[in-house]
Amino acid sequence: MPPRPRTMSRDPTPAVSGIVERFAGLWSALAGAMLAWSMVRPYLPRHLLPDRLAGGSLLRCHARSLLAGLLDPYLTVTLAEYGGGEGMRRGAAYERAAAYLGARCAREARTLRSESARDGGGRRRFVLRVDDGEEVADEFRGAMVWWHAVPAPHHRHGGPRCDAPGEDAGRTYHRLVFHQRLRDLVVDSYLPHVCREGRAIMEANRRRKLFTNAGERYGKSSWKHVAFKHPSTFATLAMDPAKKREIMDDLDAGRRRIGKAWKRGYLLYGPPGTGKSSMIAAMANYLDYDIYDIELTSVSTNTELRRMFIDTKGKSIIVIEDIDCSLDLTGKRRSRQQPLPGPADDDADAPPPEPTSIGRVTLSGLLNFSDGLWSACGGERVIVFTTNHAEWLDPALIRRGRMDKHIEMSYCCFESFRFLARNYLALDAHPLFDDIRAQLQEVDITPANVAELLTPKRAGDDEGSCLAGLVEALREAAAAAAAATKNATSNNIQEDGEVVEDE
Ligand SMILES: Nc1ncnc2c1ncn2[C@@H]1O[C@H](COP(=O)(O)OP(=O)(O)OP(=O)(O)O)[C@@H](O)[C@H]1O
Ligand SMILES: [Mg+2]
Repeated sequence: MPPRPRTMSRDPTPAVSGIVERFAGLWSALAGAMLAWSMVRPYLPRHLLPDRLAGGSLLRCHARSLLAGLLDPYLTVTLAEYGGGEGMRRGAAYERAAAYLGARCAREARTLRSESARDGGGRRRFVLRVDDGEEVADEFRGAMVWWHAVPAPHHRHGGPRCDAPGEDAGRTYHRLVFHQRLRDLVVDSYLPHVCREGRAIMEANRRRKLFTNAGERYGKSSWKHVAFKHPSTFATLAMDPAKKREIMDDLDAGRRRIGKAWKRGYLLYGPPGTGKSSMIAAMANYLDYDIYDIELTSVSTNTELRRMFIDTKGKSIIVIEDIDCSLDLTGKRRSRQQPLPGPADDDADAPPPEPTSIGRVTLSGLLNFSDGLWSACGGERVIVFTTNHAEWLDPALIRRGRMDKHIEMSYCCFESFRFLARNYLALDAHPLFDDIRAQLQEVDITPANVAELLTPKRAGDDEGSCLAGLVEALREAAAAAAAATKNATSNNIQEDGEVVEDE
């Protein structure tokens, strides 16, 4: 490794004396020129001098930078952890440089910090970062540059000086030092290279996150997050294979638009337990995206909703579950705690329940959220609304273009059952399959129920007992449905025995 540049050590004594000797002649010439200039300048007519030169500032400025260049030919670029117009977010350039340095220069650093991350296969591993205060050298196209991790200033009580006045309080920096003759190389090629490589490393080490705005808030960010670990994938999702393929192709089409902002909107609708949330998780796992799960009842204003959106990062799925529970067409909202009618008392023809609490996120706020901002924020995003009652939603909210795809998640058909039997019991055929096929044509049962029944629960449970349990449940459901129909019919018979037509 070549000797470290003098600016890194900030100990200029030997360097200065060498440079002073070497450039003594130049200095005296410069001093002579300045003296001559100061003598001549008062006698020159002012109007002949450009404004700045007349005041001497340009010359002084040049002289100063020439002297500085002679004394210290090294330039410094500072990448701050926070700031740089990114508000409370960690600076992207800082993060990328940190990732790059960790991967490329960590072997040279004497103190490293380890951070836990997961690789593409979900296995935990450690990522090394250059620790605060460390200096490392890097070589790029034969040129040497030096990185210095500058820790946050600490005040005397030990912790970061967050409360200290001034710009630098509580911040850490990466400082890049290089010779001034490398300026073009560093600015035009090296820094973009660091950004590119750092970004790729971050992608590879990324742990996906599930963000939510519900509950208590810490700090200024609208979002809290936990690691996102959901087992659902397209390979575990039981649904019409053609429909599944179509969704995957649609996601692929967006993903192929590398570097361009794109968004897709999906409306997932269907009864509870048909796999809407599982579909969202499968999408996130397929695309390798984060999820932002918006609890709309916790958002007080359209402005807050907008700010939350701006706070999201690219490569993410923004989800509003049960959108019919969160917002009514006039902008009044109902708490999620107040449940919708369950499947048993579910009546598709019934009007949507009256909202009981009035919030300030309006339909138009949501419409702006779902389309107006996409173009401005760039990135790659998918927005998903789920509902048990698509018919209750305002057509404006779900029109094509806003919600590009409307996907119905439906009750379990025989194909879906076979898929689940293969996944849960490793079965492709069984004598009970014919019976189950016949029953599924008569009875509505959700994939969630079927999955539950096909899961062995007690020691001694096997494929046969699980399938028998399913047959039994289907029979009971058929009997319950028949009884409900009979009840409904008898309710429509008036006391005098007349049958009242349904409207
Ligand atoms: N189509 C499906 N394929 C595979 N498993 C499913 C499917 N649908 C439901 N399940 C199983 O049922 C569980 C519940 O499903 P999920 O939460 O996705 O339903 P949902 O449609 O979101 O229901 P809700 O409307 O109540 O939110 C899942 O964890 C999964 O195990
Ligand atoms: Mg759900």
